[in-house]
Amino acid sequence: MVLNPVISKLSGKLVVLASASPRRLEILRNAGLRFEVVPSWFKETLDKGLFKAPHEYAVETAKQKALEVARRMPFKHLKTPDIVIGADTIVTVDGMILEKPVDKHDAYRMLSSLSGKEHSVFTGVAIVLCHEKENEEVDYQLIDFYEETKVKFADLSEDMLWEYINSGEPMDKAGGYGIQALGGMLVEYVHGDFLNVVGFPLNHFCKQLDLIYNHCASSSDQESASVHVSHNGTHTTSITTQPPPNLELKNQDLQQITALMDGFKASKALFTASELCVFDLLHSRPRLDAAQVAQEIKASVKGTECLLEACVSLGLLKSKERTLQKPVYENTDLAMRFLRSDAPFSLHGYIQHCNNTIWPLFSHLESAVREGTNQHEKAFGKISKDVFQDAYYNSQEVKLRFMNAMHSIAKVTGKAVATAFDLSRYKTACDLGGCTGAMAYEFTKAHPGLSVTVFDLPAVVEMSEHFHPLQKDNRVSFVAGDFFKDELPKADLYILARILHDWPDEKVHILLRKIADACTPGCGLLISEIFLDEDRGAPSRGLLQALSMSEGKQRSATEYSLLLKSHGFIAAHVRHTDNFLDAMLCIKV
Ligand SMILES: Cc1cn([C@@H]2O[C@H](COP(=O)(O)OP(=O)(O)OP(=O)(O)O)[C@@H](O)[C@H]2O)c(=O)[nH]c1=O
Repeated sequence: MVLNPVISKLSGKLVVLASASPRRLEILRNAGLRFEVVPSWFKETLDKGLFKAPHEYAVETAKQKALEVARRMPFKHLKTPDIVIGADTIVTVDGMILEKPVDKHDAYRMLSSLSGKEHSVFTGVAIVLCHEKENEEVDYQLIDFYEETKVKFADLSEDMLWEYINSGEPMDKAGGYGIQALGGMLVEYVHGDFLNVVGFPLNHFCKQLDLIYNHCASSSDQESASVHVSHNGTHTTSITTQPPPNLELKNQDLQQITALMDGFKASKALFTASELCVFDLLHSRPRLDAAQVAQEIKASVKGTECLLEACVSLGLLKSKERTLQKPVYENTDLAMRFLRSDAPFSLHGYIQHCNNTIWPLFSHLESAVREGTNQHEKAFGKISKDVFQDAYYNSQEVKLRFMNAMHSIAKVTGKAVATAFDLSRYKTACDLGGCTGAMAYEFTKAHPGLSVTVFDLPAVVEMSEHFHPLQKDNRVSFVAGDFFKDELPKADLYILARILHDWPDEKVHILLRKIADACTPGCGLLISEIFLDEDRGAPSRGLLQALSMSEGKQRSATEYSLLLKSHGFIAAHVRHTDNFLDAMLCIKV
């Protein structure tokens, strides 16, 4: 009898376990699965810094292990498997990822960091389904998942630690322990799947098989939920299996859809209130009623009333009822911090840019999607080959608005980017396309030994003094030039904040080549962008921005690091800041 009917669905198929772990072999054998073992040759050397969360690292490693075997077998073993299973187990504690110790001292370092604490064990699993095509090519479908188990260790004395290390058990095990053997004595509790700690989350695996074989009606159904990725010329399909569609009407789902349908109305209400200076007015004169606000902003009472009420519902304003009188309005804390035009972190400038530039572009989104071109001509009546030169910097008004937008974003995000890394080794920096210098000022504020040159187009630099802070810092200076054409100022750190996404790879290569030529070994290059997740599934902020971009493209941290690598930069660290922009520090080798 087979407890889990899906295991029997695999009989007759060539199932391969791409793992040398004796524990994984045992867990799967004990479950009644019949398979061959072909250990993966994939070296576990992915850059951990490139992953937002530790489980993503484990899943990616599992994928690479399984794919390596799936691709090797037709050539080296002269047979194509039906299914390849790969897994990777890691232990995480205090933000560190622990894999197998390299020697006894490494085991000591790992075990002492686990002593007396709760930690997580993640196993990432990849299932590769191989479909041979008529032309002998193979289609790979990839399903991946992970499981987390929490484990708490007792306090470990030095004697205990060394006795355990000298037993030899830690050496081939993630985190330096084996919960299934002597290491079990170190454990106070386990929350979650025990076998996941041992190396394979059997229960979750069976549920995934069930989804694949019992719920996905046909492989074409699976394909419809798929994301296509191309690896070294072979065709890889990465799919996320989904439970059968739920046709029940759930209010929560309805709310999600409604929020999406109404999203543009909310944006436009915010833009309009901001454009009409409602937040500034209610800051200088709080507690006005709708008629008073209408009079000040020179609008109709009826329209103003609707706008104010909508802003209350969006959490931007508060209304106070007065007995027998009309309600009065005041800013919420959110409006005070971000919507007043004179607030330190004001987004007023960016909101105006959204309203006047991004909004018209998005109203032509359908044509943009159909044609795959920028819609400046339809939206603004003029063709723009270079969006900066032709559109943003052509008229004084548009230029100022664009600079205001960049200024407000840089002020909100600057500190998070400037403090993302230890930059104490650098004395001079050059912020390429640094616009008003707001980001540069954040860098000098955060790093007392650093001077920053802002390099931007002459049209920008001539206006930049309008934006200087009251207390000028003479460590920030400005140089006018075009970073694609002119010589770059010398510096030991170059900053590219919100620049590369605007350009296609060819242009990015031109710019990176110029920076690489200006750099000596050891020089730094700090990139700040929205980094897409490796599967390009999020964040939607980045993906939505791409819809109105002209020639540029949004990239993941790995994509950026590959571009940089081709110019002799290695990605040293990546920080996902939770602010507008993420950051990556690269070093010239
Ligand atoms: C926490 C813990 C881990 N392990 C073993 O640790 C290895 C992890 O390393 P991996 O890189 O995921 O696998 P591998 O052993 O190198 O094999 P491979 O799949 O070929 O990479 C696996 O063995 C697991 O069982 C235990 O046996 N017991 C435990 O309590």
